[in-house]
Amino acid sequence: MRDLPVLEMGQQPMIEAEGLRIGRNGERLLDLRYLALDGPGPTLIMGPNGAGKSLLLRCLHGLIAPDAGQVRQDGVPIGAESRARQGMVFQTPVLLRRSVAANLDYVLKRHRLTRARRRARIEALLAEGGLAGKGRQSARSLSGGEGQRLAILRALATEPDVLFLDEPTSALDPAATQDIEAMILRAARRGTRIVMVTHDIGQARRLGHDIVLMHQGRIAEHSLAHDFFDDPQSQAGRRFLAGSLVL
Ligand SMILES: Nc1ncnc2c1ncn2[C@@H]1O[C@H](COP(=O)(O)OP(=O)(O)OP(=O)(O)O)[C@@H](O)[C@H]1O
Repeated sequence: MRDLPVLEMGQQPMIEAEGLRIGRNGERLLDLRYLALDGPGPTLIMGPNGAGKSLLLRCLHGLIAPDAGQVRQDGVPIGAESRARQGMVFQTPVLLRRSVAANLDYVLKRHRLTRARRRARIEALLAEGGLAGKGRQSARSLSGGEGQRLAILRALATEPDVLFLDEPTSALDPAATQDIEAMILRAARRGTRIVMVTHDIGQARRLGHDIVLMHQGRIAEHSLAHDFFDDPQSQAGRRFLAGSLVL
């Protein structure tokens, strides 16, 4: 059986989307029967421009309300509570006009950590992201790679259950990309479920446990990464890997 996930009877997928539909002016932008994200991840979402990858990610995180359908986390429809247990990182880091440390402190304060715990956590996070010694620097003065590392640290600061990333390395060079990929894998090993959009097939091979291939607002294929890359089951998958899939 190649379709994912393979669940035991009664087992609850961590994230489940059912019947998601979004349309604009008669055009179908997203039309998804069912998607269950479970297992170790990371899940990599791929597909041509305009396939609906970002829309799907935003729906899963609850940033966009679909016209129809539902997203559940641990069996419960998503809302403010589940969103607090999720993080999201965009292609361009959205940083506050404050110091690097203050960007992290902002989220930790919202989670009501004491001052001493916040300070210790910030130091640990800065070390984790290779930003030790840069806490007092203005976040806006960071390089693109450093800024994205800070955005990821901020999303991970409260150890979310799930981290959504929308093309987090598409504006970065190979060295900066490598640093970000290492951070993502470390977060995955610590137990954060990673769901990430990428256009980079090499990156999907390096990071992906499973691949969701989107085409024209639909899921064309959801397979284990090694199955997808070795022997895609869908025509869209074969055309995507051959570089000939367009919207
Ligand atoms: N707010 C919106 N209003 C109307 N149409 C939208 C909106 N957001 C996205 N779309 C349309 O939905 C479709 C899917 O967009 P989406 O950004 O999800 O694609 P994508 O697969 O992430 O593409 P890319 O790889 O280019 O980022 C596109 O045709 C886009 O123009």
